[in-house]
Amino acid sequence: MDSGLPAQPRRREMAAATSGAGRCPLSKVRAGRRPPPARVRVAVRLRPFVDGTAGANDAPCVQGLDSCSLEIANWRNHQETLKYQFDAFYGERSSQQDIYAGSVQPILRHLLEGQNASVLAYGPTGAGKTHTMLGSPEQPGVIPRALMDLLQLTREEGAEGRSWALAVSMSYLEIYQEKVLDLLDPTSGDLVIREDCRGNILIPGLTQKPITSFADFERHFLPASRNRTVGATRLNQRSSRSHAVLLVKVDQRERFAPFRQREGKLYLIDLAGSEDNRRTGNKGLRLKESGAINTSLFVLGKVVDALNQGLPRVPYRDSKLTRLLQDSLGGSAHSILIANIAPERRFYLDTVTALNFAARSKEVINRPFTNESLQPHALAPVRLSQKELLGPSEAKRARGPEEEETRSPEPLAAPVSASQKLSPLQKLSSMDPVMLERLLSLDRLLGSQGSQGTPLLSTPRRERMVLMKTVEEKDLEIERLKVKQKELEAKVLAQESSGAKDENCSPTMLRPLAHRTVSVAKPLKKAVVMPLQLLQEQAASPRAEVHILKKRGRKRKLESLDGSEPEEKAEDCWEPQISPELLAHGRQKILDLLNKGSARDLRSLQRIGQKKAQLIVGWRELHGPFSQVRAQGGQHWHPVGVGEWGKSGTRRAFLHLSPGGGPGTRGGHIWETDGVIPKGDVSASLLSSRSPSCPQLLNVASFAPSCRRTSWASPRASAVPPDCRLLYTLPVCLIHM
Ligand SMILES: Nc1ncnc2c1ncn2[C@@H]1O[C@H](COP(=O)(O)OP(=O)(O)OP(=O)(O)O)[C@@H](O)[C@H]1O
Repeated sequence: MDSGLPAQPRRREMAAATSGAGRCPLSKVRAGRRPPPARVRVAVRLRPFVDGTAGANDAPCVQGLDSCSLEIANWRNHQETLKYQFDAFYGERSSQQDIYAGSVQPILRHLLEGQNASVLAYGPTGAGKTHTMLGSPEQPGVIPRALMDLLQLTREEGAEGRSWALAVSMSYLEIYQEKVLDLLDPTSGDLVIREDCRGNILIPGLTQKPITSFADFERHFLPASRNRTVGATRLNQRSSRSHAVLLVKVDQRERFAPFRQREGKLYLIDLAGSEDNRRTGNKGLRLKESGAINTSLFVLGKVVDALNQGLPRVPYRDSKLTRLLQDSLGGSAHSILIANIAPERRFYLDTVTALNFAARSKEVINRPFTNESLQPHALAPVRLSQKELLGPSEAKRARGPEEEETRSPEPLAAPVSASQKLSPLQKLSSMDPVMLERLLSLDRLLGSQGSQGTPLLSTPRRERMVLMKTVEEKDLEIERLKVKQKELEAKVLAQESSGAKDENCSPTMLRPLAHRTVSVAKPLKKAVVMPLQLLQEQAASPRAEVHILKKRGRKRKLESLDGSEPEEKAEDCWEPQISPELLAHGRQKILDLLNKGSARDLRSLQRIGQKKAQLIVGWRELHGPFSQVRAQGGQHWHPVGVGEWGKSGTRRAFLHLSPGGGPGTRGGHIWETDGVIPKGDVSASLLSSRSPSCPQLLNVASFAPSCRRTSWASPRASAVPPDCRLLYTLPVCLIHM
């Protein structure tokens, strides 16, 4: 690892490299609608054999197939290879420029749209992460190239006469042993990570240095890099012992009304490498560092899994690294993960692990949005510049906000007497700032959606007058209504307090009002819930009862399958109160559909997609018609899958049960047969315990005692043995009512 940046004379060479043919049209920044969700993009870079590494004469254990895919030997079966496909694959001969231009440069333009972007280098120790991110003076990496381009871009976009003024600043930190340390100010100690109300991750107290040129950047970055913790291990002489995060902020301020501001953040992250301490030979401090690194990378894996599985809780807070990356993974950033791998056979297991992580990461979806607001002082100039609003000269609008600030507020801030009749435009200028901000936001929204309509605040004066008159009229009407409502309420209260029961006291007017007041004040105690099928059914039968859910109590008993004492759970629960006839009728209709409907018809049922519909049809052909549909809900246990795992001689059958939900529900129990079963006998072994009354449903109670139970609170895919094979899903358990 070389922590140095390209020396000054090299800069020109690099600038030439970065502005080469592969360069994206970064200067074309389009402000537009809210961008669509963006998948985390994943590139894999294979480093060449490096001098002095053992096994440099071996054949590599990984090889590229094309520009997006690669294969690696399968350690379980030497006749086979494992193939992976990514957004890009960079082989041993690829240059720093290839990686930068192919994967990093394209996302930089989002910064000028007020969006966030992040680049993460991931991989085992010694695989080339620091080389990719930082590089060497001869081969500058992603960081110097991105900074050079970004600074150039902001200079162009923020030039005099353009509508936005741009400023770039940088912060640099490391996460070392779960401590967030400011590399620009090593004395600052452990910093806290916080989240603002918009979900942005912030580190209060982190040094932020403005940079206007690459020389500026080097001036701050080079000494800070020397503060980063590195150490020698058996696998890397200069191994990063911390995760290093360079944060580059691009602030944009609009020079003209409505004086918007945008902030785009770029995270350039060189993660510490995962380490197998049997091979690194780490001891003492190195071992402790390694523990912290591996733990945070493990949490990173959990975060990616949780995002992929759509779990309600993503464990971002389980490590500082993931907390900081909350923006980048499943958050608001355009992200690119560069997984670095090594060709040597001794890295084989690390390489497979890194490739698997990379493959999982490419499923993560981010939701970038434009981080835009009004400049804090923007309301003042708009409020004050009555002349600008009233006067014919639109040219005055071209003045920058700084200029506006320096103008004397005296004539504009003059108090307006209450009796003075305000014109609509005067009203606009003296309007409540909150209201004005809403108008401006609306204006922006219309503009950003490419609305054909006339924007509110950049309309000609005459139209603005009409608009403001309408607003004024509406305001007056609202005021009138408020006064009327208050009068009526006062009358009702007066009547109640006097206890008057005089029939002559205009009861026709007061009673309904009193009734309405009570119903609004008290919260509703009933929720009307109609399952899809029943809803359709109700429409067909006008005499049907209303189906409601009634609160049953604070405690309920959970059904227990293993015969143990039912446990009580203190929580609100709701009891369905549905007409039995209608329920039976609904079930019969579903049953008919199950037995006679085509796969397409079946898809009209709740939670049945194409795959499940085909499963039901297949099941029907194999086992005959369904005889019963059971209601599902509450805390009943439902079979989700039947399968087998283990190799010949140790093969066991299992049944996966889930509480309340159907397939797709995670959690629940795996029931595994005690005895070893011969290959292929899983169906017989499990289905022999089918309920006689309902052959399509497993009789769990009779099956369970012969099984061993394992359960977990929140199982992950990896909790299931790797050679486990899910044979099929029980379709009946999919029916929800
Ligand atoms: N693409 C490459 N071309 C030439 N040399 C490389 C390449 N990638 C890495 N190297 C060299 O391999 C060695 C290890 O690389 P580097 O320090 O970047 O690994 P790392 O993944 O950052 O390791 P750690 O996680 O331990 O910090 C360095 O000497 C580096 O110069």
